[in-house]
Amino acid sequence: MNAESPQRTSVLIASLPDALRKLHPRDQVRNPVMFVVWVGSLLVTVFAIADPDVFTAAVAAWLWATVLFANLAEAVAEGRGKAQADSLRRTRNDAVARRLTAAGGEERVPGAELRVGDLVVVEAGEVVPGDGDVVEGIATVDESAITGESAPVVRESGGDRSAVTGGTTVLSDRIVVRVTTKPGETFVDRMIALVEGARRQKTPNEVALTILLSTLTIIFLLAVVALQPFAVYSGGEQSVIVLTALLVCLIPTTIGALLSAIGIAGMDRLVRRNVLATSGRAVEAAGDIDTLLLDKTGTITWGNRRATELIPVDGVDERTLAEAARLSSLADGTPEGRSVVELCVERYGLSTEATGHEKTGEFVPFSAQTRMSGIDLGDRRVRKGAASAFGIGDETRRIVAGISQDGGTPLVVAENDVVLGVIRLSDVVKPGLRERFAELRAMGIRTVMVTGDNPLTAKAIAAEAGVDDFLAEAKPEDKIALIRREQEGGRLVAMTGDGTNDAPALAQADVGVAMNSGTSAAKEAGNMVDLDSDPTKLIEIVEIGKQLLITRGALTTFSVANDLAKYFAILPAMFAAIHPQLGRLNVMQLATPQSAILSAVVFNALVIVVLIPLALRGVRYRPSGASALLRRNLLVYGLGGVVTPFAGIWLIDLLVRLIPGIG
Ligand SMILES: Nc1ncnc2c1ncn2[C@@H]1O[C@H](COP(=O)(O)OP(=O)(O)OP(=O)(O)O)[C@@H](O)[C@H]1O
Ligand SMILES: [K+]
Ligand SMILES: [Mg+2]
Repeated sequence: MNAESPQRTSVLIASLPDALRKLHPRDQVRNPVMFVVWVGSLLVTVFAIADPDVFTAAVAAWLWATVLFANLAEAVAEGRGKAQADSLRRTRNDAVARRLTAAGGEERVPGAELRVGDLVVVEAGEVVPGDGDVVEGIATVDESAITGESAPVVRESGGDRSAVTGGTTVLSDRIVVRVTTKPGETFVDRMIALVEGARRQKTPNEVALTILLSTLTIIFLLAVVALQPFAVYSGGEQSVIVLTALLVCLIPTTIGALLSAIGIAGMDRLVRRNVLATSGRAVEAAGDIDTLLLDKTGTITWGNRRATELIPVDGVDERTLAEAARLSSLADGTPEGRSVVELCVERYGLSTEATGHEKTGEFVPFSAQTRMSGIDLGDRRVRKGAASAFGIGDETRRIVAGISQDGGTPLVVAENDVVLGVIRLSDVVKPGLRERFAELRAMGIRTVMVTGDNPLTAKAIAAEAGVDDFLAEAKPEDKIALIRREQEGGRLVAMTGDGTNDAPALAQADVGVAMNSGTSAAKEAGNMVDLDSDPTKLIEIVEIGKQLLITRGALTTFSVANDLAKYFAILPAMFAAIHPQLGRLNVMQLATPQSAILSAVVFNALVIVVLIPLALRGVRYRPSGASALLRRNLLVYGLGGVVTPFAGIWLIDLLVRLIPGIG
């Protein structure tokens, strides 16, 4: 998804038609500051037509340019997403789906006719016709159309790697997928709407800033209106054109023009890093995160926990243990369950399928609450599960502790409450996490791993991954409770996870990042999806959030400082003719009141264009203390905002004074 940004000027020109379209009052009223400029432009244009002169025409033209430049900023920001949207549209396929019928047959229907709950078959070489969860089978899938990542990924039923996305291609095997979204509301559809900015709503921060800017605008409007009686009294009545121009120069047009572009560009930066955010509010919250909770299996580890060893206890025969382990897993569709059966088949030559009377058994599915699974077969109750779910003796306890300390997950196998042995489930911690978590720590973010696994395993994995803290044996409600506790302490919490059991916590967190490899439930619950399923992506998300907040703050500071400076730059020039003693304040020696006014209007418009690249790129963010950052920005953007108008208006005046009828 990493489209190189093309040449700057060509992008500006390409966005012109959109910028012109946005001159419509319907678009303008959404931005109060720019709407005032729009009304002012109209007003001055009427004067320019009724009583034409060079000055009025020039002011009218540059006021329109101001509005147009603001539109251009937004259009350029939106334009960057358009190319991505187009390439995504190409992945949206009109593939024919192979839908399973109630009668057990198969029918071919257009992908657009699929309904939520439909079961579809997808085989090697075929395109997944819609979003859903794998309910049967395991397959490798090429998701490059969505993620840009060419390495195939595994998608399988029963676990936390079950979600498939419409438009991706199955490379091997056969899966049955239960459709989870309506056509038109799929992941790709939402992505397209997102990158095009179509669904963008103002965030609470943006609304607050807009209110502040509108208030400033009203204050300046009153100030300019109040100027007239004073001017009349001193014998220098000002024209409507001059007052309008003055007003536009004083109100915060710079930030007003760039505000929406800054927000769109922030979203765009996330998309470029393969993160899809469904709410701008979450992006902002990411900039202030204090605590990051991470799920263990599938987030910190790869998530393909596999049975690698069977360890019998109390003199139980290894084969007896294998038979019980297999039996308890025959109907267990989780990846863990299937891997147990596979181990028993490979190492002990047992059979994969249930045979004979085994088929009459009653399956006990795994749940995060009971932490066990198994089968009831006649008077045999065969179970496997977390050690805490069984009464275990010393030998078992020792084995369980040994596996846990290695970072493995022990599953105790028991028949009619007699423990037969332990299964070792092994999983691998994703590489490079330690350094990345250290980076988060440097940013002041505490990382906490939450897992359903036992405390010893949790401790081992937490140490290996380098998280600050961990919570073990956590049920879904414990995860939520932990988040609530943090939030009640006034902290902003981010959560990354992949499982259905993570969904409630992902919804509760201020920033919920679901792994793309996870379940549909997790992806629906969170407000971001990481297409790369990388738990440390949060670092980049936080940086982008911070950068968004800092950019907005910096440009607001610059804009307001700029406006105040303009006040002192123009007023002396305006009144110099009437009050010669004010002429001494006209330090810049602007040619005439008219050239001063026009130069200020031109400067005011050009500043917007000059700052478009900064608004889109964002102010550089380096991890450092908040107060140091604030000081630096006040210095650069506050002081810069005060100084530049003097220099800029002076320079422009040198040119403007050459225009006959103005200088
Ligand atoms: N198929 C299964 N059959 C029996 N027990 C299982 C099965 N899968 C997991 N367990 C046990 O239940 C515990 C809790 O599982 P759960 O899925 O809630 O959490 P988890 O996946 O270990 O942790 P995380 O929340 O980090 O993904 C596991 O640690 C394991 O001991
Ligand atoms: K202004
Ligand atoms: Mg999990």
